[in-house]
Amino acid sequence: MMKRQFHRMRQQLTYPGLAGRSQEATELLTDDLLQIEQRIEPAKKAAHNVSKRLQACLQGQSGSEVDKRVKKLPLMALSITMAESFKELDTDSSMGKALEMSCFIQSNLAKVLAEFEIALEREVLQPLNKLSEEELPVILKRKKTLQKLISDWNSIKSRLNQAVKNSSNSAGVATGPGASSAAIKLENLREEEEEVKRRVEQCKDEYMADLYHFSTKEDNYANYFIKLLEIQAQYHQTSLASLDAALTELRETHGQTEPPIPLNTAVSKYYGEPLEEHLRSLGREIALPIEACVMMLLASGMREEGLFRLAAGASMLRKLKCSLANDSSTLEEFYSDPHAVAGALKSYLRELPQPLMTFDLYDNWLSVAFFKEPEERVQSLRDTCSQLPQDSYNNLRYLIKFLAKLAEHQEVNKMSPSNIAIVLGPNLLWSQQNTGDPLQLDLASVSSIQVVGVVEALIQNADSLFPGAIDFNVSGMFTPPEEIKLPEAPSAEKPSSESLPASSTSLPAGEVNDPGTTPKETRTLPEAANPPLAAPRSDDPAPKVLCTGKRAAPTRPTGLPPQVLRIDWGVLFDCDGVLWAGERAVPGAPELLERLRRSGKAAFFVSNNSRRSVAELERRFARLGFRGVRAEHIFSSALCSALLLRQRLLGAAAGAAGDAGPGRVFVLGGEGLRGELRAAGLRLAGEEEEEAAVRAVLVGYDDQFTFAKLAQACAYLRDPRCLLVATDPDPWHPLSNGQRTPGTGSLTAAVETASGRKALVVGKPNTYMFDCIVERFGVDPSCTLMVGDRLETDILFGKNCGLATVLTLTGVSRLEEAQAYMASDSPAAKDLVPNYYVDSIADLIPGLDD
Ligand code: PXP
Repeated sequence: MMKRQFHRMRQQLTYPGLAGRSQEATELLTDDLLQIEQRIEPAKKAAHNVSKRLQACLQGQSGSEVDKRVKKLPLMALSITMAESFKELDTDSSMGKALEMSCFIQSNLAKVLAEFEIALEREVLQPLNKLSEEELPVILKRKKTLQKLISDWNSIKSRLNQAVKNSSNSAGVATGPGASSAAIKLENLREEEEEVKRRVEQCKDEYMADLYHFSTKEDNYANYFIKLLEIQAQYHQTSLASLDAALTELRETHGQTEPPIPLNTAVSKYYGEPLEEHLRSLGREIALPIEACVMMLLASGMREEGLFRLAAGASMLRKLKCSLANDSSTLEEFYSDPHAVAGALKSYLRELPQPLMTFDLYDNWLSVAFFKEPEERVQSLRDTCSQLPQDSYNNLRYLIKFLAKLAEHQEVNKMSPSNIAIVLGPNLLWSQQNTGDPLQLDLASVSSIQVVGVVEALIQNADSLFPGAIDFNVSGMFTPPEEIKLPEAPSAEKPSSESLPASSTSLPAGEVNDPGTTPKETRTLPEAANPPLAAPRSDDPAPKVLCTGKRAAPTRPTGLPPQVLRIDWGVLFDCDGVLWAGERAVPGAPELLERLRRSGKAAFFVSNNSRRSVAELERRFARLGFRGVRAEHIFSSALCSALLLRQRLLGAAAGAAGDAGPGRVFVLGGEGLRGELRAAGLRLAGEEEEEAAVRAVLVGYDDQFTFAKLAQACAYLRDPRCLLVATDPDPWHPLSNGQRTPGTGSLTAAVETASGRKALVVGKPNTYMFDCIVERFGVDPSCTLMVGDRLETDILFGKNCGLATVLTLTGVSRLEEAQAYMASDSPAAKDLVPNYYVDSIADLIPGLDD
């Protein structure tokens, strides 16, 4: 339609028939284009004004990176002040604990806010600016040029008219040179008029094209404002999710009633003692609580989420502090409570009469913040380190090297250098004069931000500031007990090429244990309150006999003993989060499948994902590097739903009492699911001319779910003979950016609520998929392993099918969730506890070695 107008107008201009009279630019435009023209100026104004106002809403420094931005946000200052404040409270104070948690959350919220503002800038502000400052001004400028050209044209036309009139008046009268010069002048004027007219035409074309483009892009421009709302909604959702999680955690720990601390419990004598005195009296180089806690954390805490952030139980903490002072051989029980250990270390640092980084050097440390260039900052840190008293230097070096190591696991423990610095910084450096004067407190909180920056920089530059390897096992007093198999051996790091500083002690040959090569096949479980429960499968005396019936209920997850895979005949794998994450295979997963195949073991794949047909899944396996995976071993919820519906609608018993009988299926789902149903011989609603009655509503993953579809499904379900089936119960799925996207379970809930019916759920944790596998392959549950990443679906499915279960930590569920189920009194919760867990399924490979 716009195009037609455009051509009409071109014609109008090319053959205007208006040569004799003067014109306005507006006369050359159709009504529609005039209407569009009138929108340009207000659109420019709107884009300009809104972007200015929006800019004013931003709290962060425009244009900078997330980290830089976060630091400048008021929320971050709040977080730091909270950190500074809880440091003043003693470790048993519940106010202190709540402040500590809040401090961390505020910094999280600051990060979410910074990311939100960056997204706003990129997706709304920049496009709006471009619109108001570049795109629309070009159109307005063209309009002006056109107006100017038209006015030139009008004036030349009137000069031409005059000249024509003069020449016709004098026609036949004048002869000779005067007459010919008038004729030449007239000719020149005609040419000039032609030329201006040509330019008007050209400019007009361009202007109309501008208007035309504007009108076609107006929807895009409108989208900037919609995008703004979407980004805002996402920001609030993310912030709310982070707050909800924190509040749940906080309420749990806050509400926990600690057993009363006996009044006569001795307080650790090393706490609160000056560092030098403590070292001298014990003849130590590294403070006993520091070495003990670091050794324990290296043994069992490096992968603990929120280490140093989450508060420890007060009584456990108190007990540990006393044990540290009295008898280090009684520390065994604390290996399973890394938060208590981290708390004891923090508390030691906090209770030192002067900070480890010393009062004297307070200003020197803070001056680091003034250097903008990274090298200058590192040099300033190095200079300040070199001025530390030897004892402080040794202990700070030891601690920072450990914290840098902890940050290496930030993907798992979520403690980046910045997060560690927020929670530990105020325990490492504070100013001497803190009188409680409000002005001073304000200054203190500003400098606390700088303290966090300094500690973060120390951790980030640990290798360059403290070159060389370090032996954390300085005194040999805190080697972990035999039963605690170390995922991270607390001994020497790999020696670097640089020489060791004088203060470090090297291990005797043979004791050097490189954590990077330590096998991770056995894992200890940090379980605070639970006594060891039933023995893991590795203790079963005669493994082969296991293949005869159901297994004992899993009662605690443990690391996977290698022999498990040797005795099992086959493995069922969940797919997303286990074999792959997004478009990437989990490292080692293709190799594991290859090794299973070579060992003659069966592998089946059970996925709740109903988006893809089995054929598509087979191609996906190949694309992600899994060789030799065949379609018949893949049991997706799409395939199994098709099998179930075929049985119900087309099977021999179809139409028998209670069953739906032949008819069509109304599908909420995509092409992958629909294809699977068609392949099973089912007829789908809306796909045929002659429509049979709808006998089943199938709810799958439908990213085009609408109110209309919901209403339609309910209309079919009014007929009690119409089945309601759901492919899977998954409530949501994690996205790579940390967000969640709704799963089929959420859509099913809507249909169930609206129709008042209850769906028959095909996917995990229900056993139907396993029944399909058993029917085709005759699998014996007692010698089959189920590996999954989601406790509520995969692990419960394994349990329901009588399989041993392995939780892998590359997907949805975390170990703490398994622990929480384990600690619960509810028998139903116990079914969600896996028998074993592994960091990744690559850890299953060693079990197949021979
Ligand atoms: N359903 C959908 C739509 C999914 O995207 C996913 C995986 O993210 C799942 C279900 C769960 O699949 P699986 O059982 O393989 O983990």
